[in-house]
Amino acid sequence: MSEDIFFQNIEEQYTNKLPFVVYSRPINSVIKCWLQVDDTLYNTNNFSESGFVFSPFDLNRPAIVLPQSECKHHIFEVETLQVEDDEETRLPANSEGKETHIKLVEKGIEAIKSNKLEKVVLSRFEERPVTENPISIFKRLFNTYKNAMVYCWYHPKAGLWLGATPELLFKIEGQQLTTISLAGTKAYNPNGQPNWTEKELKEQQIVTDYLAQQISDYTDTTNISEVETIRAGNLWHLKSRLISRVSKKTELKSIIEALHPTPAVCGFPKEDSKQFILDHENYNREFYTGFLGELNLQFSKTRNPNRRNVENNAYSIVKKQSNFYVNLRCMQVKDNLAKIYIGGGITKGSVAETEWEETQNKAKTIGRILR
Ligand SMILES: C=C(O[C@@H]1C=C(C(=O)O)C=C[C@H]1O)C(=O)O
Repeated sequence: MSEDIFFQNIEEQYTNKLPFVVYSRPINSVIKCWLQVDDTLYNTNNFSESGFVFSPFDLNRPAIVLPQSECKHHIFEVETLQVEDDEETRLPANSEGKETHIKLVEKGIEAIKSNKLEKVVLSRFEERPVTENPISIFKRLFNTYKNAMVYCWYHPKAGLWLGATPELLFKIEGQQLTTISLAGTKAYNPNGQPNWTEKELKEQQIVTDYLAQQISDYTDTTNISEVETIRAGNLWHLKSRLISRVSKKTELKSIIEALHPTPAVCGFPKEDSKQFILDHENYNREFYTGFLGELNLQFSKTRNPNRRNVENNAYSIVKKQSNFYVNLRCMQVKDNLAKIYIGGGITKGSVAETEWEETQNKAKTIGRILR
């Protein structure tokens, strides 16, 4: 399928107010789209369907699925998409909401100092005008962020979201579970690696330990990689990878509930930090810091070709796979306004002013591709 036809199909879908998602997973040049045939809103409670899931931060609210059986699917491979790309609009740093955010962060630090919490992730949103078609924004996101899951998701009954997230919530292929601990943020500097301080290393370690503990009921021993520095757009983060095998009887929903929301987007302990967010942030995160991705898709795996028993090699085993990304570096577009969502982890050593600056840096990830 040609690039023009691929995107024409999506544009028509959008004009006809029908649900769709177009996305590309990190480090590959494959773009997939799912076009739902009607505008039914399908919710999922137990995550047992096959489809593409879009889940809010608060799992007490319904997650939405574009069911595989109700969608047309197209795939397309390309390095760089054609999109008009005149001068980058460098919007001046926006100080609106600074006072409110600083007060919120100070409240968080206070709660941590009085031992109510160990870490809490606090966020806000910024609004920017958009005049452009969302498909063009998606194209620019794809061209700009190769290390991210970039997507544009639309449902006429739930809204339009776009993002470029660096963070895998988890993926599960057959029984193999992979999850990632990502935390710590510094502004990217082309002249060298960042100097991480105790604060950031500790923050990331909290996330790693917590994830390992959360999955321990469902898995055998977990293999944890060394901490590495990764780049996500104009930022550095600390990352490690956790790999394990889940027991056969484990349901996907149990893994979701064990891992979502992670301390990287909510805090620690989970229930207390989540309550702090719901009580104090003063706005609804909706799908920001929720998760999205392929749900229970079947794939076939050929048996090891080095095996002696050649007859058995004729088999290929059909397994299910899911891969979910945390909805970060994202925005919601409504009535020519983009709502950009940004947050950061607060711990005992946090400084409110620095946390404010961190959210400003994060806003640039999405902000710089808007025209
Ligand atoms: C909450 C966000 O990011 C999360 C918080 C981070 C931090 O506190 O340093 C880093 C990566 C993300 O896990 C966001 O980008 O909005």
